[in-house]
Amino acid sequence: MITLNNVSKIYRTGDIETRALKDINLTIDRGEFIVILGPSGSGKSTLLNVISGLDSVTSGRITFKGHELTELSGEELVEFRRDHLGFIFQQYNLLQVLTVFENIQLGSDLCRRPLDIDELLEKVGLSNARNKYPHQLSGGEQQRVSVARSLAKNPDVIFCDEPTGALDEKNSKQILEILQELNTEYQTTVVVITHNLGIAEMADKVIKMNSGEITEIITNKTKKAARDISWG
Ligand SMILES: Nc1ncnc2c1ncn2[C@@H]1O[C@H](COP(=O)(O)OP(=O)(O)OP(=O)(O)O)[C@@H](O)[C@H]1O
Repeated sequence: MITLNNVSKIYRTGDIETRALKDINLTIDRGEFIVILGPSGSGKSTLLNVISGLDSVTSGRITFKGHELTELSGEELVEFRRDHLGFIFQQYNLLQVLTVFENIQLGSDLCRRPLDIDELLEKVGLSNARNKYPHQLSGGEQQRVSVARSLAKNPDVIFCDEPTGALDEKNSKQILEILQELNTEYQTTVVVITHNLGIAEMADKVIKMNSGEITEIITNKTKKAARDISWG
């Protein structure tokens, strides 16, 4: 579904050049649960940004369902992201003046095939918090709202950058369980960036990065349920 051919990304700041991605080749299939591991600065976020069209490549090609992303205009990329991709970050990025329901609704606005918001609220266990505001929720609950918001548009791929970075084990596993369910139920492709080795036990494929390169791709023979992964 997503293919990267010889993708490189160089950042230039003044005289300094940083080769954030070096000649990356990678295929991500529909319905895969992918975990990207690597030390700080190894290029994980850059990889996510170029795959999702948030940032341009310096050289190489990226195709999504046969369409060449690297040829799209800025406007086409915005449309592409809106129609196909969901994002979850460590920060919940909720709008404080909107209720839980309204925050999730924001995710489905303008999209072609939105999911039912009350159904999503039930899925993330927040039906009772429908009319609350973000400041009335715990961190874990806020992250579940942001997961529901990114799912509302029924994306083909959901990109998660340290989605549980700010949460304790119990809340993290709740979030991971939702992602896992979504992956099996709807065949949504899930790509998770993390420092947490335990999360790799849930993956179909683990991609290890170092210094802008993919150093290893491991295919897990068996996957663990979110609640059974090791932690800490
Ligand atoms: N906008 C930018 N301008 C210049 N250099 C950048 C920019 N974004 C990232 N870099 C550099 O590219 C390299 C890869 O960064 P990246 O954020 O992709 O790493 P990462 O693996 O996601 O790190 P972390 O785990 O700390 O988030 C780093 O050396 C970083 O300093």
